[in-house]
Amino acid sequence: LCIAETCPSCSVMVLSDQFSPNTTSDVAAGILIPHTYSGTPIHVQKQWFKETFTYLFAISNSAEASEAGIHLVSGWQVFKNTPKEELPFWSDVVLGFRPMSEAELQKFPQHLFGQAFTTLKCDCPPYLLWLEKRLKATGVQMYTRKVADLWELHSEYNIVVNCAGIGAHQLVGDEKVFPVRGQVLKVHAPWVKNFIRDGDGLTYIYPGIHRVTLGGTREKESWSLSPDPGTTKDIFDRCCSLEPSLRGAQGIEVKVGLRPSRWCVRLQTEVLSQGGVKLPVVHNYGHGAGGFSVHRGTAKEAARLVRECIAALQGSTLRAKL
Ligand SMILES: Cc1cc2nc3c(=O)[nH]c(=O)nc-3n(C[C@H](O)[C@H](O)[C@H](O)COP(=O)(O)OP(=O)(O)OC[C@H]3O[C@@H](n4cnc5c(N)ncnc54)[C@H](O)[C@@H]3O)c2cc1C
Ligand SMILES: O=C([O-])CC(=O)C(=O)O
Repeated sequence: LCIAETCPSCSVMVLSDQFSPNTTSDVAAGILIPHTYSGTPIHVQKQWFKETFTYLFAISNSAEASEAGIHLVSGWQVFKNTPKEELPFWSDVVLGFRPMSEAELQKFPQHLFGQAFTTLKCDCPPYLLWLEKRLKATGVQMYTRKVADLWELHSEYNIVVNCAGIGAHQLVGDEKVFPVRGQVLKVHAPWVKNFIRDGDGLTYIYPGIHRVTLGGTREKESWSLSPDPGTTKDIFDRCCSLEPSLRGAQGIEVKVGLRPSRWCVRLQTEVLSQGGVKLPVVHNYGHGAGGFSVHRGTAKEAARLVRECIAALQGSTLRAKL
C-alpha cells in the first residue's frame, strides 16, 4: 500500500500463496509495543515505531477506526523484579507513560514494579481486510500464487519486493530467519477494558474491539501450526492469575502463528543477476515478535528503496537510449 501510495508511476501486483485470514499477521495480538532487534540501531527502531504509531493513531481518530479494527487501549506492563531499563526507548512514543502507583500495583500482588501507558491495539483480521480494500481502491491487483524462486518473476516484473515473513526461510534460503511459534487464545470477556502484560513477555491480556487476546508462548525453531491443548490450559491459567475475572470468559478460540524472527529486519536492496539480466529485489522480512508495531515504518523505508530502484532503472533506460 505504501508503494502504491508513494510511487504512482508503478503498477503494483501482490502475489501471495495465502491471504487473510491465513497469515501470521492474522494471528498477531496486534498491540503496539515494540520488541527490540539486536542488529538494528535503536534510533532506527524508534523511528519505525513512531511512524507506525502516528499512522495508526490518525486512523484511530477517524471514522474508519471501527472498520479498520484500531483503537486506543490503556493498561499496565508489570514486572516481578525492577527491569534494567525502567524507561524503554519507546516510552515517549506511546501516550502518558509513567511508573505505576502503589495503589495500581495492589492489583498485582506477585509483581513489584510496573509501567502504565496508553497505546494502540489492532484487531488484525479486520485491519488486513481494510488494507486490502485500500489496495484494490488504488488499482492494485492481488493474485494467489506461491513463488518458488524470485528469479521466476524477472520476465514479468521490473522490481520485486520480498515480504514473505517466515516464508523467506525457504524462498531465499535465509537461515538467519527462524520461527518462534506463538499460541494465543481469543475469548469473549467484554468487561476486560485494560491491557495487562507481564514484562517477561510470556503472559498478556489484550482487549480488542470484539474479543480479548490471551497469550502466549515463544517456542524457538518450532514449525508446528497445530494448537496444543495443554498450552491452551496453561495460557488460560496464567492469564487468570493476572486477571482473575477471566475465569468467566466464554468461547475460547485458539490460534497459532510462526514469528519470522531474525537478529534484524532484512530491509535492503539486492540486485539478482543471471546471464547479464538484472532483477532488483527489495527485501522487507524478519519482523519477529514486533512486526505489527513497526509495519508502517518498515513499509515506508521499503517504498523509499523501491523509488531508488525505479530511479536506477530509469537512469539505465536513458543511458541505453543515448
Ligand atoms: C502469537 C503472535 C502474537 C503476535 N503479537 C504481536 C503483537 O501484539 N504486536 C506486534 O507488533 N507483533 C506481533 N506479532 C508479530 C507479527 O505477527 C509478525 O511480525 C508479522 O505478522 C509478520 O508479518 P509479515 O507480513 O512479515 O508475515 P506474514 O503475515 O506471514 O505474511 C507473509 C506473506 O507472505 C506469503 N508468502 C510467504 N512465502 C511465500 C512464497 N514463497 N510465495 C508466495 N507467498 C509467500 C505468505 O502466504 C503471507 O501471506 C505476533 C506474532 C505471533 C505469532
Ligand atoms: O509480546 C507481546 O506483547 C505480544 C507479541 O508481540 C507477541 O506475542 O509476539
